[in-house]
This record gives sequence, C-alpha cells and structure tokens, in this order.
Amino acid sequence: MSRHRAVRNLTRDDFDDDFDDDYDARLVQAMLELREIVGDDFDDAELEETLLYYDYSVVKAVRWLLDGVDPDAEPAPKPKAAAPAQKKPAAAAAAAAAAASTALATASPLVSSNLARLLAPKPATPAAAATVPAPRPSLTVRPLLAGKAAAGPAPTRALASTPAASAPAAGSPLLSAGLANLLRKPVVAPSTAPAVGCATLGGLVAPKTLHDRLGSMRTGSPVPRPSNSGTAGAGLPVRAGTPGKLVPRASMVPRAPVAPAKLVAPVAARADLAPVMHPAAVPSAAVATRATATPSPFARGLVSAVGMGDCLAPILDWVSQYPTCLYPDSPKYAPFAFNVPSPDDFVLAAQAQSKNLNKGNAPGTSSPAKSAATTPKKGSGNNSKKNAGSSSSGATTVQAPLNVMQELTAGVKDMRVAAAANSAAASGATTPEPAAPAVSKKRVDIAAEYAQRAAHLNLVMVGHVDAGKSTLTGHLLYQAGVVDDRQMRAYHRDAAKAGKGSFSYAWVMDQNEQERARGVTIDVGVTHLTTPSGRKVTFLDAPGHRDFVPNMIGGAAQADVAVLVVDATPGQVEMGLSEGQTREHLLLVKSLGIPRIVVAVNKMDHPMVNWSRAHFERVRTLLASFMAGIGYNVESHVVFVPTSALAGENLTQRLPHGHVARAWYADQPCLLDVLDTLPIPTRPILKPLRMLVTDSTKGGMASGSVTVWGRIEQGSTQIGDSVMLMPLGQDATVRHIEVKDEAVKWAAAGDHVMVSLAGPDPQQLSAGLVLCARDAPVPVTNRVEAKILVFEPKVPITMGYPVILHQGTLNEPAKNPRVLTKGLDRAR
Ligand SMILES: Nc1nc2c(ncn2[C@@H]2O[C@H](COP(=O)(O)OP(=O)(O)OP(=O)(O)O)[C@@H](O)[C@H]2O)c(=O)[nH]1
Repeated sequence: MSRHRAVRNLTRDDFDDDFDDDYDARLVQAMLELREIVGDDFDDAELEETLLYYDYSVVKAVRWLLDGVDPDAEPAPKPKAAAPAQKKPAAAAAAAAAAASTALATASPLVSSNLARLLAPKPATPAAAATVPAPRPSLTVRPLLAGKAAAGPAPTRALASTPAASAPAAGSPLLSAGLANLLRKPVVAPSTAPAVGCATLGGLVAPKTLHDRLGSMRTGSPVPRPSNSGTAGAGLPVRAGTPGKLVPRASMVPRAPVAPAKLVAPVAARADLAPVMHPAAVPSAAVATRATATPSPFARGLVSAVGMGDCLAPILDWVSQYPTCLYPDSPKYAPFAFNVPSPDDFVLAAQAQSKNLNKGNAPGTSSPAKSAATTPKKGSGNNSKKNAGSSSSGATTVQAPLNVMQELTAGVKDMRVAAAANSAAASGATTPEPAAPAVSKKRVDIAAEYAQRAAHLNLVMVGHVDAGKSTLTGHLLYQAGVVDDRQMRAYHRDAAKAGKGSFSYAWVMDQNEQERARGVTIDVGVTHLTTPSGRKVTFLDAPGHRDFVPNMIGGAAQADVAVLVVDATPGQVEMGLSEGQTREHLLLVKSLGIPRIVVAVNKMDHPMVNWSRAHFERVRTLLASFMAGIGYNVESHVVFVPTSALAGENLTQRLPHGHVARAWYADQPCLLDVLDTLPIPTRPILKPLRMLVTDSTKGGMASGSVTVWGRIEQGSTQIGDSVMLMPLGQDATVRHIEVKDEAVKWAAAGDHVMVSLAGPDPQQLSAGLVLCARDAPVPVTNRVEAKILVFEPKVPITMGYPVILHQGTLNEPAKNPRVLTKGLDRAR
C-alpha cells in the first residue's frame, strides 16, 4: 500500500483516535529530535509527515529521510548481499545518519538516552538501496484552503495529483506552520494546558487541533487560491469559521502571501494590534484618557438580565482602561455629511471622464465569483492556528445552582467602561439609535431600501460530532433546489467511490478533502437558500468535533438562531449532554447571546428509533431541562422538530400520509416551516458601521484594493464610503461590495459581505479587525477585565496563565492575566 493510500484510507475511528492528548507532545518531541538529526535539509512538513507515517518513530523517519530507505519495507539486514555499486549511496547515508546520531546524542538534551543507540544505521542492503524512492512532494497533505470543485474529482485522485496538493511541499507548508512555531518557542506540554472553555485557551500550548496538524491556517496561506469560477467553490471561507469565519470565496483573487511572522509567531505578530493607532493623529496626553462604552452585543448577550443569573455561560465585559480613540478630535476625521459631492465623488467622476474606467466596474456587473452562488463556502473561523488546543469537552455536571450563578453574575450588567470626556469615539456603542441621515442624491438611501428588502436570517448548525449537521444541511439544500440533481449525483458517486457513501449529503457542505476523507467538518461552511415565503436564510454549518470548537464559536458568533442537531438514537443525547459537544455548544450559543434554538431531533429513521414518539419525547425532555437550566425559555424560544437528515424526511416537506410517525406528528411543521416562521431580529442599521473581519486578501474588484470578508454587526456601508480598519487606524474607501455572491451597492447589519477596499496596507490585514465608519471608529483597548466561567478546570488559573481572548472574530492571546477574585470553585 502506498503512503498516499495510507493517508487517504484513514477511517473515522482512526481519526478520532488521533486526537488523544499525547498527540502533539509526542509529535513535537519527535519533530525536535528529528530536526536535530536531519538538519535543515527538510522542511517541517516533510518531517511531520514522515513522523506521522512512521507512527512517531524518529528512527524510522531518519532511515527514510537520510537513507532513503523505507524501514517498514526493509528486509532483515544482509550486509553481504550488498553490491558495491549500491552500497555507496547507502553507506554514505548511513555514515551521515551515524554522525548525526552521535552528534545528537552528545549535543541535544532533548534526545532520549537510548536514541543514539536506536539511531545506529542499519547495514545497507541492495534491497534497501533499491527502495530509495523519489522525492515525495505529492505526499504533502493538501492545505484546506486549496479550493477544489465541489463536484470535481474525488479526493482519491486529487490528493496526490493536483497542483494544489503539491504546492505546499514546494513552499512554506502550511502543514507545519504550527509545529514550526512550536519548535521556535519553549513548549508547554499539552498535559499542563487545561481546557477551560471558550475564553481561556492555552495560547502557548502546543497546537492540538487537526486543523493545525493539517496546516489549515487560512490567514497567511502561502498557497494562492485557485479560481473556482465555473465550479462550486471548495475551501471557501465564511468566517468562517467561525470562530467561525465566514468563508470568503476562493474565486475572488489569489490569496496574498502573508508576512512569515504571522505564520511562525502569531503572538508576536499581533503587535500591530497595539491599542493606539495613527500616532500622528493621537496627542500623547490624550492616550491616558478613557473612553466610555457600554458592552457590545456580544457582552450584552453574556450579561443580559434575562437568564444570566441562571446561565452557565462565561461572563465577559469590558470595564476599564480604554485608551481613548481620538479621531473625532482631529479635523482630519470630521464627519462628512455627504450633502455635497465627496472627494471620492470628484475622483471617480474625473476618472470616468478621462479614462472611462467606470464602465466595466459598475456594481452589478459579473464577477468571477458568481459561479459559486449555490455552493457552500468554507471558512475556518479566525486563524485557526491560534485556536489550537482550545477544546473543552463538557463536564458531567449538567446544572449549576442558580444562586451561585446569580452571585457570579451580580453586578456585571451594571459594569461600564469608565466615563471620560473624550468619548465620542465610543458613540457607536453608547448612543441610542440615531435618526437616518440625510441622503445625497448620489448615495443610496439605505434605510429606505432596507425596509423593502426581504427578511434575512443567519442560522448556525451546532451539535455533537456526527449528529448529522452537515447531512441535514446538505439534504435540505438539495430538496430546496439549491443543489441540483447533477451535482447531487456527483456527490453520491464520489462519496461512494471513496467508501463514504453515507456522507454524500454531508459533502455538499464538507467541501475540502480533509473533511471528506475523515467524515468530519473542520471549517464553518456557509450557504444560502430562499424559503417558500421569500426570506433569505444563511446556513453556517459548524464543526461538532471538540477540537474545532473555536471554529464553531466563529460560526455561532455570526448567527441569529442556532439549529441544534441531536442524534435520537439511545444514549446519544445523554452522552452529548454529559461530556459531549451538545452541552458545550448549548452553553456557547447561550453565552454568545443567541436567543432562539431550533432542535432537530435527528436520525429518527434509525432502526433503534424508528420514528418512535417515546424516543423523541425522551430527547425533548432531557434537552428542555438542560436548556431551561441555562436560561432559555423553552416554551417560547425553543422548538423541537423530528427529522431524518439521511432519508430527507420532515426537512422541507411535512411527513406524508402513511408515514409511521403520523400517528403522533401529523400535519405538524417540517424543519423548513419552522425556519420560515422564526422572528427576524431587529438590526441596528442606523448605527455607525461595525463589520467584524473574518478573512482578507490582497487584491479585489478595483485595482490596488484589498478584499475583506465578514459580517456587518451594525450600521451599513455603500460604495464610496470612507471607512477605517481598526485597530490599525487605516483609512480606506469602499470600492465594491458583494452579498451572497452578488455585487450590490450597499450592505447592512446582518449581511455577510465581501468588501473591496482601496487604501489599506494588505500586509497588515488579519481576521479580527473591525471595519468602521471613519467618523465613528470603534474604541480600542489593550486591557480587558472580564468575569469568566471555567467549564472544566484541570489546573488552577494563576498569574501568567496563557489565555486566548475570543472577541467577535478576534482570537487574541492575552498576556499577563491576573486573577482578581476567585469564585470558580463555588460556581461548580
Ligand atoms: N440513520 C441516519 N444516519 C444519519 C442521519 N443523519 C446523518 N447520519 C449519518 O451520521 C454520520 C455523520 O453525519 P454528518 O452529517 O457528517 O454529521 P455532522 O454532525 O455534520 O458531523 P461533524 O460536522 O463532523 O460534527 C453520517 O454517516 C451520516 O450518514 C440520519 O438522519 N439518519
């Protein structure tokens, strides 16, 4: 069996086993040892791949890399049989290995005492020499970003043969970015890194996720994205994932290489997020002043009066030390009323007259990305590398005493950032909804147009791994006509060929090869459909595996409603609530402020369930109890729907006459009926623009521009707007906007958008930035005081404990955390 097959034939069980806690520690240790031995002649990806293939055996990896001998295929040593002509290279390699092992044994404290002995080269044999294979660039696991046609060649063909697959081997392989980072830093053993929920992650701890192992860090990919025009877009991010960046389309532009520092040392590289931007515009005396801001929507969700006292969710709020955002004090940032032509208008008009440039670039003209309109987009959340090791599997306790939670949350809702004179910059967060501004003739009256627009709902699919989220979403899209018969036949055919026939509907959402090969969602997939009543629904298919919780958070952070998919087969919901991601996802969506949940009680077709009402009621009772305990009003804000994602029952059509479940579920709503009647949240479209950037790339629809993806949290934007990227403080002008793959003139709160900007430095773009109105930029800070709830503490949180702060689409390692008060024990 070739190595290639060995990679591709990993089964689901194999995959899950890979996620044991020792994985990274063993791999990192082996990488260190191997690097010492082989020097710099091999890149990290090759070392990692070789180690994985040889089950972390440094000895075997050395044999393969230095001797060119596959130790597994190597016959017993027969020194005599070696022919002179073949001995030479093998002997040279053996000598090199021996020298290396000797040097290593004496020089490296990392190498075990037995290693030098183990590394003693085996005698060269003709057979060994003959097995020296050619260089194996094609064996490098393809990065998740490399797009592939959704209905394109099956993974079995593409992995080794496509240019995208081989590209990482030639350049700086994403595969090993996390490991490269680790090898350059002191390593904290994963065993010392507790899983502490969504807000406290081991920032300096060895990466744990498959995402990292597979090098799927999106930001900073050195691999240009292939165009997918004409095909469905694989590997296209939302945010995805995320958490959850919503995946931009790969078809847009080639992805710009990002400064190596971002790949190697994400913590250091984020120095660009220092709190004060535009030094020239910032009077130094004012830096010490404080801005005023009420909690963001995210924080309000965490500390809302309703339910927070009952909620197990993490509690997060900003309270102090906001260096003021000073822009409103500067004449440079005086708000422009747009009652006269703006400087941009003059420039555009002049360009149009002199060069007639506007002709081809008018909004609404075809974009190279249009072809992917019906294809889900993938995204990994924010910069998944930084999220490594962040999972937090649930504890066995389901409920917490309410009085303890109330105590924990007491006073949080009253917290405010300290008042200060210079608080205009915070107006976006503190001022009431302003009246709609006067609209100049040339500008779109967004408030008026928004009122005419179809309702739009963002859904995130959450739940324990394998509950059927992707299958349900994929089958729903197929039945709704978003995926056509031809595409679906291709999915069935390719999935069957790969031995993954039961995942064919999941393949509609799980577009990249790693996801398909392993039957696990990694990045957040995004797609859209229009319901029978005409409302637009965006689906964010989040991963269920505990290693990808950060991506799930990214997706959930952008959703209005969560669809919780649970497996109705006996024991599954109990497991998901005790130690699985059903529990964790519910806690997270509650803490993210998602007010409504639709529960799809799935796999009702399973022989052990057979559409039995008793099973459905058992699941409903268990979940209702848990959700009530964390603060959901189950009666008014939770709906339960029995489904079979695999059979496609009760998804878009109600159960037909003669169905076995009609005895107890006759003429009741199917899933699409429920989605079609959910209340649409009110969007703050008149507030200053706040768009959370989930992904970015150099290039765009206008020359010299950059492109950013994300969701508009509040406010609106239109072509020609003057905006600012915070906390960089970089000015930009909106050149092009797309919503759901369509070029539009404007976009507003709730929209997942792609925006081309003129002005910003592409090298400084990253997930986590906030695109703001230039005249009302978001305030920034470098200090946060928060209350946190630790789901499953394994070691005490002390001074210096490495944490990652998830704020919107930002995942930022935090330095020097200080524990001010303790209440965690009591909270348990
Ligand atoms: N019998 C039955 N099997 C189902 C149903 N829905 C999903 N499955 C199977 O469950 C397995 C996992 O399905 P997925 O859709 O990948 O599950 P998921 O929740 O998206 O998994 P992750 O995204 O990795 O968390 C596949 O083998 C599906 O065929 C269902 O309604 N009935």
